[in-house]
Amino acid sequence: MTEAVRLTDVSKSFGAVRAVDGINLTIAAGETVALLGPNGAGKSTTINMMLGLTRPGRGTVEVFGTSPDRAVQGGNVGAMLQDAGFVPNATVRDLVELARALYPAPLPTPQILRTAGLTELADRRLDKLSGGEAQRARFAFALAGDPRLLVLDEPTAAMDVVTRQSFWAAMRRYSAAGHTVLFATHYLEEADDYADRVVVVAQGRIVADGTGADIRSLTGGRTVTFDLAGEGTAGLDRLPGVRAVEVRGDRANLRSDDSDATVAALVHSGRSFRNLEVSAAGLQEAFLALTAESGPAGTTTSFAAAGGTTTTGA
Ligand SMILES: Nc1ncnc2c1ncn2[C@@H]1O[C@H](COP(=O)(O)OP(=O)(O)OP(=O)(O)O)[C@@H](O)[C@H]1O
Repeated sequence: MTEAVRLTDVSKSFGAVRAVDGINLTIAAGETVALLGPNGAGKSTTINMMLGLTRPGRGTVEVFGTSPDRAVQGGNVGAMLQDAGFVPNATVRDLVELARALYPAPLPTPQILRTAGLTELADRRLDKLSGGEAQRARFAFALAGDPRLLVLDEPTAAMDVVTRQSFWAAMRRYSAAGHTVLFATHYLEEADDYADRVVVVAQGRIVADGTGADIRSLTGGRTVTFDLAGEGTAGLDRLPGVRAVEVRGDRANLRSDDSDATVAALVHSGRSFRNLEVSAAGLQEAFLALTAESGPAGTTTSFAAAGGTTTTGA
């Protein structure tokens, strides 16, 4: 197995803030991995260390078996960072040509434009692009050198739903060619839909590592929701199977390990309720549960089927 990235016991602090706290992570060549976590989890800091933009305070970072600086200089890594600026007055094609000139073995311009979904926009000035189109132009810049590893830090921030879909279609075209892609996101659905593997980060640590389905299964259950119909919430947390109760307005939301037993007991309780629904717990619920209950230092949930190996240090 060729390794694209290996982080060994990596930590990074900014003053008193421990941005990254003992991360071990291996990404195999060809994987598409999502780094999923809330604001301030340490995703950008981790990415910046992989790109050689930030040095780890402790531990080692290797990219294709060498230092991040060497991997980047060798044209093996392309990056799309948050809020990268543009040259004024240049067109999309100018940007692509500029990027190609930086790399030893760039892709042909038409292929870059096609992969990023920019063929029709090649002669458009960069300052006339919509937010989503501008992100695709940044993507084109990142992939111009045909990097073996593409790193995308929250690539779809500020994109609407349609733009997001066309962006991910472009990313898929790139990863389908056997490239390694690592992207950071807050969007749980994106991680689930577009990554082979989801690495959940909270407070600088990896708290889970697996497929989107693995992460969802961690909640072990379903969500039972219903209108309280004017009744209180007393006793709901004692219904069989219930692990958590949340109330929004008049609607109760029960997270249950055994929704059949929960619903049967609810019916038998004699209390009023309306509009009962039972649904599979989504990644959103799994994510909240994982980050809220990230447990003692060093606890990581990992799955046998996950591509790499992951543990967190103490
Ligand atoms: N250069 C810096 N100086 C001081 N603190 C920093 C610096 N960079 C990051 N931090 C802090 O480190 C922590 C992790 O930040 P980081 O940007 O890595 O998180 P993130 O998961 O990428 O968040 P977001 O999703 O908001 O981009 C935060 O508490 C942040 O404030």
